[in-house]
Parts: sequence; C-alpha cells; structure tokens
Amino acid sequence: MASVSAPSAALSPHRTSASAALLFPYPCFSPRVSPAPTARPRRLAVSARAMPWPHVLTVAGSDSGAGAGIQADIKACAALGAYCSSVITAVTAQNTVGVQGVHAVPEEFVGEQLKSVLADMSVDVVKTGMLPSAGIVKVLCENLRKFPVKALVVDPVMVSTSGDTLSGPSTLATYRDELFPMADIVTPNVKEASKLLGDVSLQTISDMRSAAESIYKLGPKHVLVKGGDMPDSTDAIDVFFDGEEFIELHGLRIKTSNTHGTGCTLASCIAAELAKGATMLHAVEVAKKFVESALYHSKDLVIGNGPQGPFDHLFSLNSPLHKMGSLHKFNPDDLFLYAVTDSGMNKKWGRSIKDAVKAAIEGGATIVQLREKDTETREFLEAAKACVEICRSSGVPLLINDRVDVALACNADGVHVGQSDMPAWEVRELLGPGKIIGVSCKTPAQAGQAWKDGADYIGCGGVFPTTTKANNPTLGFEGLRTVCLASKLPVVAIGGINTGNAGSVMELGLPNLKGVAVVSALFDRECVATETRSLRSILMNACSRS
Ligand SMILES: Cc1ncc(COP(=O)(O)OP(=O)(O)O)c(N)n1
Ligand SMILES: Cc1nc(C(=O)O)sc1CCOP(=O)(O)O
Ligand SMILES: [Mg+2]
Repeated sequence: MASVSAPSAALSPHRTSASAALLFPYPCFSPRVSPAPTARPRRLAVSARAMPWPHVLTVAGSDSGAGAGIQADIKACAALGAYCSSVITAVTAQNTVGVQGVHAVPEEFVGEQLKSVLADMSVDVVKTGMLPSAGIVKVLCENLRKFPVKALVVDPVMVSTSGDTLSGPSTLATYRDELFPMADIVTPNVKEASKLLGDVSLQTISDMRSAAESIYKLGPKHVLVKGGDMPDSTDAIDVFFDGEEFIELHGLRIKTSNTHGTGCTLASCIAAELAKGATMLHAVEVAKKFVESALYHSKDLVIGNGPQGPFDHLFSLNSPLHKMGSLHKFNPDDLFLYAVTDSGMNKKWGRSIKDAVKAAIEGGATIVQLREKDTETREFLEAAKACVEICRSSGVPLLINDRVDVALACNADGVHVGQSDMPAWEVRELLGPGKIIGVSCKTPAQAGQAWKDGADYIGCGGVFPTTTKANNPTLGFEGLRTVCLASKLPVVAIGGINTGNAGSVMELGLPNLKGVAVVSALFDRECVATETRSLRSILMNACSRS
C-alpha cells in the first residue's frame, strides 16, 4: 500500500488565508501527526443545542466504480440522514463489467483505522461489508470488544454480484465462529447463505426459512436471507427471522440491470435506521423500501458498458417533486381526517369538486380522496389536475378512488382500491414505490393480503350503516377491532361516521387505527369547511382523552 502523504503546503489547513479560515473555521490535523486517539476532550465546547448525529461506521472494501462497497454505504447513510465513517479493508478495481483486481489493506492498518474512528467518534452502529481475510475479521472483533457499539450489522460479502470471489474459505470459518455471535443481524443473499451452510441448495422460500434458522444458530440475534436471486417472480421475497418468528418481506422486483451494490446498500440502510433508534424489523422494512425506490428511480439510467450498473442513492434529490419542494412520503398520521368526495353530493349543493376539496382542506382535512363514480373521464381528469395543485400547495396528499389511469395522468399521490378493483400489487407495479396505496379490507385475511401486496394503509368499514355505498356490510366496532388487531398496516375507519359518532370510534383506542374517512358528513352538507372543522376538533378531543 502507498503510505498516506501529508497535505501539501498550498492545501494545508494550517496555512489558510483569512477568507479560507472562514470556510474552514476549525483546525484540522493530519492523521500522521495526531496524538493517539485515546479518550480526549471534544475539540469544541458542546453548545446547549448540540444535536446527536446518528453514526454508522462501515468496515468494507472500496469499489472504484462507486456502485457498491464503501462508496455505496456512505451514499445510503447520507440519503437516510446518518453520518457514515469508513474503515477500508481492501481496495478493488472494478466497474460495471466486474472485479478486475483486489488489494487487501494490511490487518494492522485496518486496526489503526478502527481505533481512530471508534475511540473518538461516538459510533452508534458498525456495518461490515467485504472482509478479505480471517485476520481482518479477527482485528475487527477485537476492536468491537474494546469499543462496544449499539449494534453490529454483518453483510457477509463473499461473492460480488458479478460472480467474483471477495473472501476465501478461511475467512468463512472466522465469520461463523467469531463475528456472527457478536452480530445483531446478518444479511446473506441466497448464494451467501448457501456458502455459509456448506453449499446447501436453496431453491424455495421454505429452504430460505431453514437457512435463516441454521444461520441464527451460529449466534446473531436476527437473520435476513435475501431472495433477490431466487428464480423469477413478480416479488422479491426476503425471509426475516428473530429466533421465534419468520416474517416474509415482499417487495417489488424492479426490472433493471442497475442493481450493483443493492446488498451493501440494504445493510447500510438497516444500520442507519438502527443508529436513528428504529427496531430491527422496522429498520429492515425501511431499508427494503429504500432500495426498491432507488432501483425504481434509477432503472433507466446508463453508466458504463458492462451488464450491471450502479443506481442513484440520492434519487430523492433529483426527483421533480423534491425540486418543487413537495416530496410526499406516506405518513400514517395523514389518515387522521380523511375526506372522500362524492360527485352527486357536490352537484346537489352546487359546488365543483375543486371547491369541495379546497373547503375540506380549509377545514383541516389531512388527506383527500376523489371518489367520483359518475363523472366522465375527461371532466374527472381536469378536476383531478386542479385538485392535485391545491393539495400539493397545502401539503395534503391526494388519492384517486379506483382509477389508476387518472391517478397516473394527474400525478396524484396515490390510489384507493377495494376488493373488486385492480389488485393492490398490480397498482403498485403501475404506480411504483413512491405512491400511496390504500385497500378496503373487512377481514384479517384481506388485511394480510394488502400488506403482502405492498399497500400503505387499509380502509376498514362499514363501521356504521351508510347510504353512500350500496349493499355495504356493517362490521361494527367488533369487526373494526378484529381487523385493526390483525393489521400490520395503519387503518382508517369508514362508513356512516359523522360528528355524532366519530369521537366514539377514536376513543376505542385501537392499535393501528389512525383516523376516520368520511363522505356524507362533510360533503352532503351546506358548508364543507365548517363540518370538517367540527369533525377535526371532535377527533382531537377524543384522541386527547383516549
Ligand atoms: C378510505 C377508504 N376506505 C374504503 C373505501 C371503499 O373502497 P371500495 O371498497 O373500493 O369501494 P368504492 O369506494 O370504490 O365504492 C374507500 N373508497 N376509501
Ligand atoms: C366508500 C365507502 N366504503 C366503505 C367501506 O365500508 O369500505 S363505506 C363507504 C361510504 C362512506 O360514506 P359515508 O361517510 O357517507 O358513510
Ligand atoms: Mg373501489
């Protein structure tokens, strides 16, 4: 390895001009001349408003093509709001074609880097990637014992996605014997899981479960076996195991060749979320969604001439919605006061859809659905476009009932579908991961399916009898309770809800119940804003009581 050279005099921060000093107000120091990084006072007095910054340390290899390895880890953590320091274990020469060369960093110098960061920089979570020798794994374990962290995420990188070997058999044994027992989660793909278990064949979800259980027995607290390499299906299914329960995590299989670095990214996202304080399952779910979204947004990007390109971790910075300052990510609390329009009622009261939506937002609706059953498509689309503008300028998500085509054409925030509409997984394929999908569910089985299909929330009703929807079975509080208890998704209650009974619905204090969806009690009234305002204050009072 070439040794680290000291900064040149021209660039040295110790010789800055007055204006450069303003840009770099804190003295920097060369790693060669700094004192040994034992506990020492912080460089600056910590102000009363000092903010902790979630910190992930990645211990991994450098990818010259910057799609995977250290480079992917830093970008992933940055995208999720965590600081990412890096200990480099190997320098690889690679690109979109494959790995052309690997140059391992000497063990002692990996140790020196680890000590520098761990002794000084309040690391929350360590994430490991390529560990090219048994010696490096051992040095890492020693340092982790000396400088304990909140969590250890181990991505057992053994073979690159292009098929090149990145760590040999002796490393495998050290992984299993020394590193896994310290890990909070291990995240092998099926090829890695098979290698770890002596080349067992993994062909089915049931094989993945057995593999997760066998790896769990090696000592980590959680295992995620990633099924992205399993034979083609519309889903990318991963199996999560916490020692008690297996959870299948379904994701969208994005059709793209820009998948280089997905494993590193997923593990880094898990680490970033853990550093921010998430539970393990939540961290895994967020990470999976992030990778799915990044692949979706990068599917048509072109860089390099090889078969496997990188993807854009910072896609949200480039999204037109972000540039407009209104990137909508689904927030379940938005379900609090869900206004669902009805063309017949608005016509009866002589108002346009647009005016109805404006009034609902003025009164405090937190999400709006256009449910226009008898409006001609062209008229509906025009109205929907106007409503998108109104909602976006108020930061209120706008969903379209049933009509995926209209939602796409007006760039709405999502779609609500029922059991006889297009299945939610097909809606997800058409809308992509960034849009909100709601599904009407009356049973736990339907709620389970909605979750598998990639929905964001469920609408559950009729809580009370309604005249707005014909032949709608009434579930009552008991039916609502059964679905809420079974649901893995946030729930909004619907059906016959009005200012007289909304409080009693929220006071049930049901898990997952985030709010109420209302049609006639808002829109079959003279003043939509007044009704919405009254309902909002009733809901707020009920929530403060329960
Ligand atoms: C929030 C919410 N929940 C349930 C429904 C009902 O949807 P669906 O069963 O598809 O019936 P229609 O609304 O299409 O008649 C909903 N629209 N919104
Ligand atoms: C559209 C809809 N879906 C329901 C369900 O149970 O899934 S009940 C319903 C109608 C709700 O209208 P109102 O607030 O006027 O009762
Ligand atoms: Mg429908």
